[in-house]
Amino acid sequence: MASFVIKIPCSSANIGPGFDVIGLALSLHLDIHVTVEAKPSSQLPFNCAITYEDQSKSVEQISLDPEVNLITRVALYVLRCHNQRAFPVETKVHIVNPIPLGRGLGSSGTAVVAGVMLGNEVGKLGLSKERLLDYCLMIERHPDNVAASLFGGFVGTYLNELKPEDVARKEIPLSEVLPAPAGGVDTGIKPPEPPMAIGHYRKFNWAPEIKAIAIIPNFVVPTANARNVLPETYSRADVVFNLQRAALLPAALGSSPPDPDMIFLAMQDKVHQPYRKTLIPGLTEILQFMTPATQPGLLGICLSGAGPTILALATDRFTEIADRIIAQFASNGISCQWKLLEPAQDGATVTYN
Ligand SMILES: Nc1ncnc2c1ncn2[C@@H]1O[C@H](COP(=O)(O)OP(=O)(O)OP(=O)(O)O)[C@@H](O)[C@H]1O
Ligand SMILES: N[C@@H](CCO)C(=O)O
Repeated sequence: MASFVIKIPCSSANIGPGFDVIGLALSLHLDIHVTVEAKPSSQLPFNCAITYEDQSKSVEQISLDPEVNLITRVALYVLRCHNQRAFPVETKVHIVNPIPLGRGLGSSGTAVVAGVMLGNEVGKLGLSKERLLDYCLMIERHPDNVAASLFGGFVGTYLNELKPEDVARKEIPLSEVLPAPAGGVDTGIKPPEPPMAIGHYRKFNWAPEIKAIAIIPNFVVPTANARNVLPETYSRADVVFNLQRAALLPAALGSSPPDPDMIFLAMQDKVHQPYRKTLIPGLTEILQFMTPATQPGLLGICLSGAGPTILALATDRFTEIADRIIAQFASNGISCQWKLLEPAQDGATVTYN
């Protein structure tokens, strides 16, 4: 019997101006406990039994059907690209999830990374993390969350300019990469494999004094909705505004001791936050009144990923900072939980028992 644990950190994407580019892995981990029993046969659908422990206080019910559950569905995609139609007989997957769903802490990216790691491990495929990133990008098509969760730390990411035939492969609809459940029946169709080296990343330094406060409102903003409110085109002035700040951000957050004024400036954004304010009551006020001048200890503040979580970077006075932001949400009738987190430098790991 093989038994191992896959551990994947959640992530905060964008960090202000780095829309779809910059990601930060954080110290809140999804754990997948896997056992493979090497039985002669199995009655389980796709040879897999899932159990799920919700530590995230989310209301959404996570499916325990291996063909529907995002983690096992992604694992089946990776396995089928390698001519393995199902899990090895007999695979038990116990998911322990403390990451709130649909709140801007990269829960879906973390689940996708868990799926590719799971497929790679049970299928004994020996794929590198660089190749696993290609598989992730066939499913979640912006690299900031998945690269941070896979590789860990504070990362800048980019997508390759692909050859025309590879562009066509990458733009295959998600429904062909992860076909709709066939009711436990194996359709036998081999899914499209990702082009090679679609996405890349580079790790930046992170000043050890800087901690991340995540203020997590008790409502969901699905990423798809938060992307739908963004414009198709931007003014030159807004693009230049973001480029100027994104160019400063890695140096600002990597320098010790941290310079609050530089960090606050480097975390300003005109590409996604102004449009997402419509989905997040109180965001405008929070981004306006929380500054290093009005709040000692604060370095910078932004929407975490697509929201609604607020990410406040700070060196101290964590409770005070969280309380002020929670009070603003409360004035809009929204309750919150908050967590003090740190960068998770290791990324996704597998440990055999
Ligand atoms: N552990 C998990 N197991 C199965 N499905 C999951 C898991 N985590 C997330 N999901 C799926 O991902 C969806 C949330 O994805 P979504 O992209 O909307 O938000 P997010 O990833 O939490 O936030 P963001 O992308 O802004 O950081 C959930 O509604 C659920 O369907
Ligand atoms: N960069 C992505 C992250 C959310 O998944 C966005 O802001 O839409």
